[in-house]
Amino acid sequence: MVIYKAKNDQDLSRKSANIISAQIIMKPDCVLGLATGSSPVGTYRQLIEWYKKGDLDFSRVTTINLDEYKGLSPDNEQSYRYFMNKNLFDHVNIDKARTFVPDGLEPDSDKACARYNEIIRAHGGIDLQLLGLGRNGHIGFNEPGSAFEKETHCVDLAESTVEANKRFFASEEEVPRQAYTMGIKNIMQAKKILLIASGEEKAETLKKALYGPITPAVPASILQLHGDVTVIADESALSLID
Ligand SMILES: N[C@@H]1[C@@H](O)[C@H](O)[C@@H](COP(=O)(O)O)O[C@@H]1O
Repeated sequence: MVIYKAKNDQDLSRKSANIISAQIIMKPDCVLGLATGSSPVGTYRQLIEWYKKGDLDFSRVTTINLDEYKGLSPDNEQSYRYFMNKNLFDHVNIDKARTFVPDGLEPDSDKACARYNEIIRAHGGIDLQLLGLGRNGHIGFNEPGSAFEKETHCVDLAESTVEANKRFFASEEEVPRQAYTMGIKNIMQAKKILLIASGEEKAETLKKALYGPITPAVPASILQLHGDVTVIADESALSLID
């Protein structure tokens, strides 16, 4: 595991965008596993900037996102599909038919999840998986207690996640209580993993994830068993790690 300490948000975003760019340059038809939340926004902004300068070409890239709220349509501003379009896809030359997000409008969870696992498999797996870190240690929407061997599945969101994510919604009642998420198994099968985290509120969780016992109580702790993980975090997030 390689851990980089970023000086600030901009430094963090540049470092992670550099890793994603290198992946695209080395393998133009790569499969990127992408994430939502506030953590990756700066990374996507940086990728867009480099694309506009002519340094990056997304035309052969495939993207497979981690998760989606169950029940939200792609044009709902809080859906992760909407987020991805707005924060990345609408600004680069990616073929939208090659961008995948779980189908939040599919009411049949088994169908939605089986289809998504099939998409991941059909593309030969993920070359580079970008991950944020939930305050309670979740990755994707794999909440504490999630079985490590799961593939894409439907989850009931933890109260703490509803609480953390309510800032994006008009009220707490509007936050969906369920989501479709890639499972830990899908994530661990990615060839490379890039975890980004910033802010004091991630410090304890980051320490547990990187150095604590490997336990479903801290889903991100499983990353200790992955052979190719890069962590980029700011000083606050790394403040409890010597
Ligand atoms: N499902 C997403 C996660 O994939 C993300 O990592 C987490 C952290 O979000 P933030 O980066 O805003 O702290 O939020 C959501 O719950």
